[in-house]
Amino acid sequence: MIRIFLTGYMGAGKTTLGKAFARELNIPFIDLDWYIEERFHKSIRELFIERGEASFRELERTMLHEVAEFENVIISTGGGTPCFFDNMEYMNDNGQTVFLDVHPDVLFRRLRVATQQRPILQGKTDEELRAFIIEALEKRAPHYGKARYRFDAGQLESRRQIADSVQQLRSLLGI
Ligand SMILES: Nc1ncnc2c1ncn2[C@@H]1O[C@H](COP(=O)(O)OP(=O)(O)O)[C@@H](O)[C@H]1O
Ligand SMILES: O=C(O)C1=C[C@@H](OP(=O)(O)O)[C@@H](O)[C@H](O)C1
Ligand SMILES: [Mg+2]
Repeated sequence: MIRIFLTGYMGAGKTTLGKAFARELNIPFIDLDWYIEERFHKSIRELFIERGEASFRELERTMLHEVAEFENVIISTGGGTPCFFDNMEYMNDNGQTVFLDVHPDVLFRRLRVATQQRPILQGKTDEELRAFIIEALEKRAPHYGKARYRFDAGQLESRRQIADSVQQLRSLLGI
């Protein structure tokens, strides 16, 4: 039975790689953010605004437990998922966990064009965004570091690169 949790910072490629990986293995793909959005009929941004982050994290934890019941599935988590409660231990106990490790410069390049959808990044200047990413990665590193596997997802900028990364991920996990 395959149950893989992809973790890593915003822009690391959890959604992109998760989707392509699931297609390659011909098994369902679940993006935890999308799952939450469908379940609550609201965007992550709206949920953050309406409930505040603390309440969003409670909800995210409950939804993580719900999706972890599925079998033969690739699950992309949100960037913050591993960093709250015992979520990382929970994922390690219930599946294989991969940390998508990407250099802060690459994350900055990817995220500066996508701050609108990500409530935590909204309204930041380039310099603020760069500093924010570096600081957040330092804080989150101990959590991401608990994943069983580490994968360099720095090259996802073309379909070719995504396809190559899928093959590398496959051999890393031995599937
Ligand atoms: N269809 C695509 N073609 C090329 N590059 C893409 C495509 N989709 C995503 N990417 C790249 O992958 C990056 C990671 O995005 P995403 O998968 O949403 O990360 P995460 O889910 O970890 O926040 C994007 O910012 C972009 O650089
Ligand atoms: O890093 C974070 O705290 C968050 C990452 C987002 O997911 P992505 O990493 O898929 O963008 C989303 O869950 C929410 O905006 C919070
Ligand atoms: Mg995502």
